[in-house]
Amino acid sequence: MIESVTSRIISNIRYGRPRPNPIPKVRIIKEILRLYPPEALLVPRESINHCKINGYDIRPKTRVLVNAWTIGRNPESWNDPEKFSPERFKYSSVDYKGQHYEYVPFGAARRICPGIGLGVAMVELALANLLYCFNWELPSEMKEEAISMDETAGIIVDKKYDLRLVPVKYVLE
Ligand code: HEM
Repeated sequence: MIESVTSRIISNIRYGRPRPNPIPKVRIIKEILRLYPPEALLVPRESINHCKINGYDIRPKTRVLVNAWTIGRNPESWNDPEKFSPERFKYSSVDYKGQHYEYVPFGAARRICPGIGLGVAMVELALANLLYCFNWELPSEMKEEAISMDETAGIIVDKKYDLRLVPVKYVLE
């Protein structure tokens, strides 16, 4: 108890208050990972004991695949799940560290991704540089509606069609 009060005070001194959670760029990355988790099917598991889930009998030694893609779009957990809306994380404590089973882009439990910190930092760095250094435009013949968000099917998910954009160097006047 004392420890948690102390750490709250320290974090208030560090970051000021009130502070929405988390900062906007992280919300965008969280929302991308909710809708498009690169590893759509987590590392396969094998059940040890017999159990029943949603009326289905899962016998011992059954290979279980957890679908992170579907979990992130479950309407029972998410309002308007197909909508890209980073704001949904503004006042929500749901994060990807494996404690919230409605959101598992890095998995959960013993096999959770050990590279979360590095992975998020790399995405943030790449995205920040792309947005800081360039304005991005569509090729002249292309309409916005033509951008396809279709994905390939499989354990690792990729864009089905490449995103073609024209970088225009951004120069501060
Ligand atoms: C945005 C980037 C990344 C995403 C979305 C991601 C996602 C995942 C997921 C979903 C799993 C399976 C977890 C489970 O089944 O519970 C996993 C496992 C793993 N990831 Fe990542 N990962 C990322 C970056 C990284 C990086 C940068 C590293 C290493 C530097 C890394 C190393 C690993 C390893 C070693 C495992 C296997 C863990 C095990 O099976 O015990 N990942 N990752």
